[in-house]
Amino acid sequence: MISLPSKFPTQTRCVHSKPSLSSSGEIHVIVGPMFAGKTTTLLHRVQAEINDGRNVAIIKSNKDNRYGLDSVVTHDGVKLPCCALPNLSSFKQNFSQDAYDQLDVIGIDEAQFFGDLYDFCREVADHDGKTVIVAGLDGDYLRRSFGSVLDIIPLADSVTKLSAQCEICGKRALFTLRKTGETQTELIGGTDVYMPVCRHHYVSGQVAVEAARMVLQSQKVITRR
Ligand SMILES: Nc1ncnc2c1ncn2[C@@H]1O[C@H](COP(=O)(O)OP(=O)(O)O)[C@@H](O)[C@H]1O
Ligand SMILES: Cc1cn([C@H]2C[C@H](O)[C@@H](COP(=O)(O)O)O2)c(=O)[nH]c1=O
Repeated sequence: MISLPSKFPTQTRCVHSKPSLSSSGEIHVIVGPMFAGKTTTLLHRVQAEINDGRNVAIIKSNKDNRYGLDSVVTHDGVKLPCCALPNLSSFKQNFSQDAYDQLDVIGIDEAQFFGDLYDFCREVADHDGKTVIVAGLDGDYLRRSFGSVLDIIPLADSVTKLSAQCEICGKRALFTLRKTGETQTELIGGTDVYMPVCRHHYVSGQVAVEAARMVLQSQKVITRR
């Protein structure tokens, strides 16, 4: 059994040989709106790696504390242990060189919250020979590129774009509608704040949310007078 720090839950089923510079890494990217099954897909792929006897660590951003910090949890409640980090550059520091060398696969969830995603993925795949499986939002609630997720596509072996079901009409949903008037890019939440929508209902939903926001804002101005 490999001895890894308990702080970092890893699936250590067997000992692997030390990767050499010639061992080639891989990067697989899973994107889509909220509720599309990104975390579910990440956990399936990670579980398959574990079943193949590979040594896996899962990372998520410590910004997303919806289900606690010690597990990656899907919207259906399926979970696997993980480590929650403020940034990816702090990942290696928690391993001895030997323990790090034994790692085969690194799963990253909520990748949109990691500013150093590009450098980390390049380093661990190109130089350290690891397989990296990355899941995250490609777009924010305004459908703008979110964090560095799209930046790693040129580095990737595969890119999977998932869709959810539009909560209004049931069609394919590619976008995430924020139901509240808050305008900051990063806003942690689930069904209380967000819903997956198709193109048509994204456009009509945005108009409705924006109109509601304007009304609320004008009421605030009136009460302040
Ligand atoms: N509008 C919704 N509200 C709550 N759960 C949903 C909704 N739409 C889908 N789900 C559930 O969420 C699951 C996907 O969860 P998850 O893998 O965590 O998605 P993601 O990581 O893409 O947000 C689906 O299999 C479905 O059962
Ligand atoms: C669209 C959007 C989402 N977020 C946050 C909301 C959640 O905490 C995560 C996404 O989680 P999931 O696993 O993909 O369901 O991101 C945000 O901060 N800003 C946004 O615009």
